[in-house]
Amino acid sequence: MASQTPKSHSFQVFRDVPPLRQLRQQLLRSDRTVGLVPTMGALHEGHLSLIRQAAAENTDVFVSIYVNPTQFGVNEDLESYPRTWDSDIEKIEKLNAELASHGQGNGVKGSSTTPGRVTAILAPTSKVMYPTLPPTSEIHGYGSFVTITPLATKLEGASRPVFFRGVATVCMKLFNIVTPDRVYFGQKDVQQTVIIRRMVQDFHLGTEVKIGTTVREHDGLAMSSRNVYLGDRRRAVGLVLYSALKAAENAFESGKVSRADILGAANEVAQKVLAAQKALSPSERALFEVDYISLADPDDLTELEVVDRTRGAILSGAVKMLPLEESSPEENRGLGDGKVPVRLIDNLIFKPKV
Ligand SMILES: Nc1ncnc2c1ncn2[C@@H]1O[C@H](COP(=O)(O)OP(=O)(O)OP(=O)(O)O)[C@@H](O)[C@H]1O
Ligand SMILES: CC(C)(CO)[C@@H](O)C(=O)[O-]
Ligand code: BAL
Repeated sequence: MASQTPKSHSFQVFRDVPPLRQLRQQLLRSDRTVGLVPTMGALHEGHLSLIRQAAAENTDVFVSIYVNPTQFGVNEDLESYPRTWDSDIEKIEKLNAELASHGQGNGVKGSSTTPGRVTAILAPTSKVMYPTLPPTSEIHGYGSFVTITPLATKLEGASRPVFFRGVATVCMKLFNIVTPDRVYFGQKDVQQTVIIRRMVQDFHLGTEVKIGTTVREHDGLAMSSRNVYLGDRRRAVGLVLYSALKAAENAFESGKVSRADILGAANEVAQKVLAAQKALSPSERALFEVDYISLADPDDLTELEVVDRTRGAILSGAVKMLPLEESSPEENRGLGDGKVPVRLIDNLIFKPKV
């Protein structure tokens, strides 16, 4: 079955591989280009900006929506991960209308209307994605996996040991299924972009990796599907990560290049905000733990003592917003009533200067 959505939709929804491959072959024969945007759904402006970029550079955009079990650790939030199929479909439909109104919409490569639109959503079952052994999150579990070491063990990988094995594996599967001309990933998940680039290079995958800038809320918080768990109090305090990274960026821009100076500026902000929260009562405060703030090489993610301005650096961090200690039902506590810990990640890139 090629499509499970009503005819009125402007794209097809694929649950299985063979019909999608058929479409892909047709597109290849008619000289069209495919940009793939892999997602786990719960779409927000960050995802939509990637789709817009893909539509500007390809005749056809394929969006995958699949909450991939193997990238969640055994005690992580696979079950409660937000799943918002109806509104995801609505957003993509609206975006296609927007692309059409801007004069885009599936032009053929080389014509003046090259920019395209979303023509396919891939929303496979786990049986399709993991056809033989069931997907496992166990470190020593059986299965066919792609591992990219040591990149996958650093930063996010240190706290989430199976995360990048799961990401690389599912992306390899998606790339093999779709054979996209280009793949689109967000800078918000910067380590993921480094790992995907490495995987594409090391496995000679014939696709171009494109990175979209991080889309932020009005105050700078990076958009993320998991932000719905924050609620007002943790949402406000959660800005600490971005503020800390900005302080470090300011230090770099004012001429500092040493790790101590750059990360010192970030840590000072984080400590100040934490001290201010600790001084409040449990019904007023939102506590957090800084997992890491890193200053690393853009290609291999090794920690830097000094930034070489000709190579640049990746400044990244992760903060765990702890569950609210005390709260009232009148307060907006977010999905999960403020009881779910929320991991926030963010980063800023120090671009190489020539
Ligand atoms: N704020 C953002 N700006 C740009 N791209 C983003 C943003 N948030 C997510 N993306 C990108 O969208 C793609 C799909 O991400 P995903 O579906 O996991 O959403 P997410 O918001 O990152 O969710 P999560 O809360 O799990 O981190 C990834 O390439 C990711 O980097
Ligand atoms: C790339 C991805 C869709 C793989 O499941 C996921 O890690 C994500 O959404 O960033
Ligand atoms: N965007 C990253 C997906 C995850 O945290 O599992």
